[in-house]
Amino acid sequence: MEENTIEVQQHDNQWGPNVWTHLSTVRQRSPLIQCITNFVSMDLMANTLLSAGASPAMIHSLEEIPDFTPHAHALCINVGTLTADWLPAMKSAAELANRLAKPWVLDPVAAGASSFRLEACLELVGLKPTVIRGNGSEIIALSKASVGLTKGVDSSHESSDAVEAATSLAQARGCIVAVSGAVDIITDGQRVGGAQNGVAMMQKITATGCSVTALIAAFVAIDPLHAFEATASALSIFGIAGEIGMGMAKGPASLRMHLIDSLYGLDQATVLHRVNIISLP
Ligand SMILES: Nc1ncnc2c1ncn2[C@@H]1O[C@H](COP(=O)(O)OP(=O)(O)O)[C@@H](O)[C@H]1O
Ligand SMILES: Cc1ncsc1CCOP(=O)(O)O
Ligand SMILES: [Mg+2]
Repeated sequence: MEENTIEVQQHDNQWGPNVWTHLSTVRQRSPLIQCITNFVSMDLMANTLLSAGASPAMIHSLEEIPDFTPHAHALCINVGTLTADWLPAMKSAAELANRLAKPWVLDPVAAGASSFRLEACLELVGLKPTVIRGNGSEIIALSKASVGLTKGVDSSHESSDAVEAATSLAQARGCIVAVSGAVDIITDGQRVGGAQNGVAMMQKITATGCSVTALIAAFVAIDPLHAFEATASALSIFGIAGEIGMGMAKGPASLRMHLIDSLYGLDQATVLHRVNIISLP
């Protein structure tokens, strides 16, 4: 994989070409993505990355991090099935990624479900993720450092409820924050974008959130200097794959299959036609 960044256009009407450039660059360079993730998501996450053209590796033992993490182009850390013995590996990988200037992305699954989980997420946030992607409740819980504001791994908030929390979290931590939902919100603390692709049925497949976080890691891997654009692009692409997949699906199980097939088969004309990203006030 070439290590250079890619050229992106900053104007709203250039989102289509931007998104396509990100996807085609992932396909060309096939970045290696180290995923330290929960047991529920491993399969869908790895298949999402493969279908997008990236190379997933679910390698999480503390002993392997010094040898393996330096070879990864980005790291994805997800606390979904967290226990105390996973934390040292997560922290060690995040610290090493920082030392080597590699992007890393945090998925704070169910951040507000328990004090243990919230504390762990806050410790990880302190290790300077490039991007944090969660649902509305997770981002509000993290931003307010408050337990109880979530329905387990599912959100009890709309993404639009979390815009202020996302913006202040991004400002406080100097990272990109993305909130998934009917409209995916992306902010660097100044700019706020909305990716309006996707279908509601995606919430009925477990680990779609985890998988789009890993996809963000792949997109940021090939364009670390434009993490805002890379994050919006990944969310839009995953949403478009969901929209096309939904056209063939009968329910969540077949959507899961068609989403992966659609992601694999996306072409330039379809991406340019379907990308729906806007600037929010
Ligand atoms: N109401 C919706 N309409 C369209 N897409 C949605 C909707 N809800 C969630 N999604 C999409 O589903 C994926 C998972 O998001 P979400 O369910 O919010 O994450 P999580 O599983 O972490 O709670 C994202 O790509 C998001 O854009
Ligand atoms: C159900 C569940 N329980 C612990 S992690 C997990 C998967 C959550 O995946 P997502 O956040 O993508 O819905
Ligand atoms: Mg989630």
